[in-house]
Amino acid sequence: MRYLTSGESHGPQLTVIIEGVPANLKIDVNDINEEMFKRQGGYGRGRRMQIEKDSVEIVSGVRHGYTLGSPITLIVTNDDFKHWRKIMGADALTEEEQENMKRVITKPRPGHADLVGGMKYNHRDLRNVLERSSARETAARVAVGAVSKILLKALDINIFSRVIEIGGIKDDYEYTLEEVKANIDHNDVRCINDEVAEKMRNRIDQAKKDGDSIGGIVEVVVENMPAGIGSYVHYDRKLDGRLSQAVVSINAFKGVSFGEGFKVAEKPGSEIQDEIAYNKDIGYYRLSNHLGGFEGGMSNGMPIVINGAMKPIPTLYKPLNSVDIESKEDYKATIERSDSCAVPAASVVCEHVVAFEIAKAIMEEYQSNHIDQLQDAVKNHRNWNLNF
Ligand SMILES: Cc1cc2nc3c(=O)[nH]c(=O)nc-3n(C[C@H](O)[C@H](O)[C@H](O)COP(=O)(O)O)c2cc1C
Ligand SMILES: C=C(O[C@@H]1CC(C(=O)O)=C[C@@H](OP(=O)(O)O)[C@H]1O)C(=O)O
Repeated sequence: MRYLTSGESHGPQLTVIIEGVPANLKIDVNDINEEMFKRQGGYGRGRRMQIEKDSVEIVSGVRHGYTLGSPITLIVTNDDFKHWRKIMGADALTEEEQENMKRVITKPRPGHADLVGGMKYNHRDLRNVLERSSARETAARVAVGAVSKILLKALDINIFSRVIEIGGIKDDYEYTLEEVKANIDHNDVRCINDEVAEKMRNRIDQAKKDGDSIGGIVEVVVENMPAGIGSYVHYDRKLDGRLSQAVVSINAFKGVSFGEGFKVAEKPGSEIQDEIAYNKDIGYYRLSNHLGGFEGGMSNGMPIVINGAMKPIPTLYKPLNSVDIESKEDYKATIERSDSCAVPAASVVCEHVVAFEIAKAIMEEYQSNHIDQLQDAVKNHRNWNLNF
């Protein structure tokens, strides 16, 4: 499977083409839109998200609700475009009118792509960078992930996500997977503990009041993954490595870890390696899951547990020092309309980029043209693992 997205943040639409989804998979656009809606929301988002009504239109690859095996094209309309038509140069204007309408940006925001992107592509109007570096693109990635999740669900593989830290407020209770699943999407910060969620909301309010922004940590879990997806034989077939790339490719994500993460560096091996056991009904399993479901770049059959760390949002209402690229003088960075915290939304993005990577790895392992063939292949592999 592969995909490409296109679209500017304030352009008419985002477009994504997904290739490699097997034929005859039932796709309900409402299932995709439910995921889109989760990403759009979340406490701490700015005014843009009140304007958009993120929903997907399927324009190819699906007929009467079933995939054809041909490329699937999805479109997400930007409702805000109607306010940006002139700024985006979509209307026929004289050159002078055009120049006045551009809302040129020359004061780059520290932490955003503005300055380096301008230098790289020779854009003296940094809006030309912002339009594509914006996390608006993550709406298209969630649409891809939503299709991937439908595929994985047909194989009994479930993926879910939650927020475990915002601006230093941590939900560090140890929950069972069942507790996590029962409380997922529990509230508008996507933290399953209501008391901690309230503290997170207060922390976000404080940051907003201070003209500041905050980051946090999200967790994604993949349940019921067959053992042996990915491979130890080459660096680029190691699935934990591929998932790491995918997670850090999300805007503002600066770190990724599996299972206990960086704690593995402090603890002795006896507390970190997950001991092996066998039961004839479920096959091999581990007595713990410190390593988060990976050994040798392969899934080991335990739940895959991934954490992603998001930095604070770069645009500050109390802007930081910057330099105007025209005058080269010191100025405060440009203030753009912005979120103050997007960690809840980012947890949904993280879940969906993981869903795509998992689906891609599954399709590589069990190359199949249609869903029945794929379901048989996965079933056979699970049986093989059971009897090994
Ligand atoms: C869901 C989501 C929403 C975001 N919203 C904003 C925002 O409103 N303002 C902003 O400056 N950055 C926002 N960001 C972060 C920037 O897009 C990101 O920091 C920027 O593209 C630079 O990339 P880097 O942080 O990965 O280096 C958001 C990120 C995500 C994942
Ligand atoms: C549009 C989205 O997020 C945007 C991500 C973003 C950024 O700089 O990354 C800046 C803001 O955009 P705007 O300047 O239009 O207010 C966010 O709203 C979205 O998530 O759909």
